[in-house]
Amino acid sequence: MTDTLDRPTETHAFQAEVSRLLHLMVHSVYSNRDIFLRELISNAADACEKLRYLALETPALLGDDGNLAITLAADPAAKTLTVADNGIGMTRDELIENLGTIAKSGTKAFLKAVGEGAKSSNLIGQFGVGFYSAFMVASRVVVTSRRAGSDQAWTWISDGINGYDIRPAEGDEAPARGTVIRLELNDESTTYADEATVERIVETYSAHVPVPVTFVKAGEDAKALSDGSALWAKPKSEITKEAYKEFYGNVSGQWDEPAMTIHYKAEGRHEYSVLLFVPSMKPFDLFDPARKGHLKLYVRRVFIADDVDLLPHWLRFARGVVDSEDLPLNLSREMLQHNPVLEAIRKNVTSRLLSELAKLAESDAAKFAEIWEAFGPVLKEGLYEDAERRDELFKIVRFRTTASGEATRTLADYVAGLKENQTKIYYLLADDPARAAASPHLEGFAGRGVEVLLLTDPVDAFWVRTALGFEGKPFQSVTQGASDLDAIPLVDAAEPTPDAETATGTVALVARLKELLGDKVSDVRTSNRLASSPSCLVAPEYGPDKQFEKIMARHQGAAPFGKPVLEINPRHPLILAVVAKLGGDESLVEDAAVLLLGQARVADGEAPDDPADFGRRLAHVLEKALGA
Ligand SMILES: Nc1ncnc2c1ncn2[C@@H]1O[C@H](COP(=O)(O)OP(=O)(O)OP(=O)(O)O)[C@@H](O)[C@H]1O
Repeated sequence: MTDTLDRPTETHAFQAEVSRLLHLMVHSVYSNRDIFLRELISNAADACEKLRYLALETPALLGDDGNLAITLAADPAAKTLTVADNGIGMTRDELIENLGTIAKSGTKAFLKAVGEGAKSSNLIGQFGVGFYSAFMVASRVVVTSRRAGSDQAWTWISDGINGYDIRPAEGDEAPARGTVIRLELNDESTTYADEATVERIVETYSAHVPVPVTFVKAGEDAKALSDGSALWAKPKSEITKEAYKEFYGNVSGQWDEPAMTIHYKAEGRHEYSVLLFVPSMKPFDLFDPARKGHLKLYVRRVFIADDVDLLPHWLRFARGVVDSEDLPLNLSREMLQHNPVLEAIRKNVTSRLLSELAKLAESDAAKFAEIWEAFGPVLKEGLYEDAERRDELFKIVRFRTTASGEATRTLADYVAGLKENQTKIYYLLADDPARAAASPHLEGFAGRGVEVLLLTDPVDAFWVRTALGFEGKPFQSVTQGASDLDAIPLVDAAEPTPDAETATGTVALVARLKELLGDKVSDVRTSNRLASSPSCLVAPEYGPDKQFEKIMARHQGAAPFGKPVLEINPRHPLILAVVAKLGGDESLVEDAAVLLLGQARVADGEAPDDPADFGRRLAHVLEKALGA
């Protein structure tokens, strides 16, 4: 073989992120190094599928070699392992772009997670980290590639430390088409030149890639390791759990245990196979603004695209394959976008996934809870975006509520527990469950045993405004509008009705507070929403919930819709004490007005309007109280 080092060479440095990744790879001594092979085989299979797709339009790209295949060759004496494919190959620029930089969002997220202290060994096991994992086992990697249809092949060489060299490849060295990756194994990794090791790894991780894999040992005949047949086309009875898991790993680049596997063949107007997985672990790009799905579209076993929306955005966590028997192979981009067959498939797959989720919720609550924990906030986007699916989604959505403890409840559970005269489904929007549970707005509801949904995902503020209700019961924010709790009886004792004198005093206090607070509030009123707190703020009847306003202000800088309403608790000793000061120590009443408003804001997690004034008045009141 020609020594590639004799050729004119150009040396390039790695992008800084690549150097970091490589360093991590090489030093993550606990990680499972076997996975490098699954990554290289996965890339080789992708390259073959890409070529198969492009050749639909340009058959000449295949030339006289239409049998796409992956060949592994091991040479224990030379301590090398080679992964070759006759797929699409790479041009010189592509070699530089693909093997010298990191474009993948997953890898960036991986680096970020490692930077934030996650154990790299675990992460490498869970994610596809790609080509660079070759440097875990190789002291030098030589990639020689010829792009299909190109008359020039190129060689890329690197030790994974000092950047890489790139030069033209010639003669025997250059493949007729595709990519040959030769790993010069490091001293700790010579086992990867053993047939048994390679066979075991392929069996574990790559037995169902959709391109055949063969193994060649120096001087021996080739041996088939896998036939490249499509797993999804096989009958379910022939597929083991392990095979599904391995296929899931390859199709998703994630190596967690799938939480749910759905495999079926649709027959009728349209014929297609579906093999879907719901991961158990959140993919890193779950909240990527593009909200892209990740199902792969095949037509009669030929890979067509992985960016077709085969599911709505709010089911983007699902991974897998849809293989149509009816679509033409030469689908243009436009046809992919507005295709009635795809539209019908999308509808069907969406319904199937939702019904399987509902079934799982019935049959295995713990497993469903795992899925809900990971993807609940994404599923809830559907409540907002897909009114047609809302009722189906209402059957599976789960909520933390004031009655749920650490578990979750369904809307059906909620409605089954409605109290006498309760006509609404009450909810509280908040940033986090602990803060939600401590909100003073809940006191009056707790006193009546009325359950309140604690909605703490940002998307909640959106869907709950547009959803009309569940089983005829409208949704009602506990921080908005006048509370209508009067009709619902208290759990313990009847609330003492204030005597006439106190009632008159309260009316006078409300009037005085309105005067003192002026345009800081839109109204002041008494409330039965409160029990142990003296005051709280609520949003006016019409207009957005306060939490919704907060979210809009955070994300879009939107100005508040209107001033809040200050509600006071007419039974609270503090309020009664302030009533007693009316017409007496006016400075204390003024302090009380500012403090009641300020503490209501603090309870909502906000600062008082004028923190300095609030602080001064608080000090003043404390001095008096403590007799300073
Ligand atoms: N055998 C190959 N043939 C053609 N191109 C390849 C081959 N191996 C790698 N590449 C190119 O290099 C790029 C980077 O590969 P890498 O394995 O790092 O990430 P990836 O394959 O894009 O991501 P993932 O592993 O998550 O699928 C690939 O996207 C592909 O364009």
